[in-house]
Amino acid sequence: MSELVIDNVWKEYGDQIVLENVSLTVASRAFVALVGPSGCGKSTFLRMLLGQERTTRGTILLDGEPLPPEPGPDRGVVFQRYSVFPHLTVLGNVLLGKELTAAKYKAKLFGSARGGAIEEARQLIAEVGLSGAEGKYPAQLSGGMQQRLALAQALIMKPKVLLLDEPFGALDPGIRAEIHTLMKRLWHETQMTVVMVTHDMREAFTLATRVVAFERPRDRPEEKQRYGATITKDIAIWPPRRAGEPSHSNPDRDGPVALQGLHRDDPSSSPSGDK
Ligand SMILES: Nc1ncnc2c1ncn2[C@@H]1O[C@H](COP(=O)(O)OP(=O)(O)OP(=O)(O)O)[C@@H](O)[C@H]1O
Repeated sequence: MSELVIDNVWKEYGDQIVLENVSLTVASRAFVALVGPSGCGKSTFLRMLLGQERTTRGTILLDGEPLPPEPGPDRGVVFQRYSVFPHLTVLGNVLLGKELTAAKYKAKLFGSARGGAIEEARQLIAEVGLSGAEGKYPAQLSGGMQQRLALAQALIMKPKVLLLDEPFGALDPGIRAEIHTLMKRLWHETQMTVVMVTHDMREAFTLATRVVAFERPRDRPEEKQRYGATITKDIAIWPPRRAGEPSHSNPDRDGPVALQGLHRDDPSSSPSGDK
């Protein structure tokens, strides 16, 4: 399970109220797109889900427990840029999370544990379409390949929640459509809940089960410091999309999604609703 409950969350920086009274329940395995004008606090909200920022007021629960105050393996993240480490190869980037958690002080795995992790990393690299590039460095990859790598890097830790901050915003439209298809397949095949910030409404409606808009209800210059943004729209996509049930008869805009059998943590679990 991976349900998020955000209850009456506020975020202030000094005198500036960025977010006020944000409440949202995100069901396990939902895919929520966050949209809204520039500067309204979408990334700040995502950083609070990640544990990089604290709420000023209110609570965030993951599966009924308060979110750990720091980023952890239960939450993966992909940013528009700089998610991957330039001095590590593709394989090194995907292995890193495993190495850091398994061997905190040396950041290295040995023997069969290393062999197993390498095998898992190679499989994931293949899943995101980067087979053959294991020994390359990020600078030798295109933008689309780097974002595929960033997804693999986040997914190897099997996060409960995947947080995406405009991950495809810098890609050309053709590459973006390809990576949308990949993203949908990964969402269908894993157990994770996804929360994605995007400026692109088409992307939001192509990928998400639900589109949530943040806005400042009052936006006069003299009010900017005193009132924050909050959720003003919450749209469930129709017909409903459900994790694990790609639609073949009515494929989503970027193309049909074929399941390829990525790691399923909990084969016994049945797909849940979207909201
Ligand atoms: N660490 C910080 N200290 C002070 N103010 C901050 C900090 N981080 C963000 N802010 C302010 O919070 C507000 C919201 O910023 P945020 O980046 O979350 O908005 P956004 O909706 O993601 O914008 P964009 O769509 O342009 O990326 C902005 O006014 C920003 O200046």
